[in-house]
Amino acid sequence: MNILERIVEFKKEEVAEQKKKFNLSVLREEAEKLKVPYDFKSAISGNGINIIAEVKKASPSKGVIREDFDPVEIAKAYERGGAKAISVLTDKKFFQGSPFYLRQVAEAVKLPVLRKDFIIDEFQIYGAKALGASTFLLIVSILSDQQLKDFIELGRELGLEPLVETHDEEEVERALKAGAEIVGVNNRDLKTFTVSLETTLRLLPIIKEEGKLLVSESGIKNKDDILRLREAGVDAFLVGETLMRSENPEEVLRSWVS
Ligand SMILES: O=C(O)c1ccccc1NCC(=O)[C@H](O)[C@H](O)COP(=O)(O)O
Repeated sequence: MNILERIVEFKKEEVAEQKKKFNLSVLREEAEKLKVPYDFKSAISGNGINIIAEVKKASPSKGVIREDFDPVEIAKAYERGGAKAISVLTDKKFFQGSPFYLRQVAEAVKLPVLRKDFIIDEFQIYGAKALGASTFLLIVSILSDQQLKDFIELGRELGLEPLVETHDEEEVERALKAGAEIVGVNNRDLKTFTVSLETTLRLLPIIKEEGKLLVSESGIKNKDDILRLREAGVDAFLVGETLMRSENPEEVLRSWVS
């Protein structure tokens, strides 16, 4: 089993356990009542350098990335530095994240917050809204065509436009067919951990031809990477590790967006 398959297997058990603890109808009612905090799509549509900065304590490929970890302080530094949105890992087992970090961050910043998790059930989408998220991630490779379509539609009914993540031509076609408006290209192969920014550049024409927003995800190290991708037509950049390892993420972000 590769890492992605292991994560999904564990996620199925985790969601089944959560469903025993929390009533889906109550969660749905709560989620439907809440106002969407911020519009993610417009936040990342501007002409400048649109960074989605990620709060990421650890990862399966790198282990612990940052020991002194305060999600709220990190998110506030990102906001001061000029991030347009914040991504918060809510997976506990593989990323040392938490749904509580999402709630805390959403209360602390005036930016859209993305729920970064391995979403396989509508329960997690209602949960995202109830926790204060303005959007959530859908990973094409772990969902069927029907799930993809249903989850995008459910997000829209709740006022959340999802970021739909792809890694190759076939996944881009599936994302577009399912109706995705914001297409992410993950430069990291989640089965092997190989990272290449060329993945974004290769898939870009298919996504831009359809007039969709394109987010380049993973492996972005510096301003040169960003400018190269921006010049090619990328709309926004999802950056985790580089910012989490930085002593001063606020300054790094400021230098990127200026
Ligand atoms: O980051 C990993 O090791 C990883 C492993 C398995 C599944 C997903 C994984 N990462 C999720 C992400 O897509 C990244 O957190 C995100 O794009 C930021 O990437 P980076 O800037 O390289 O930290």
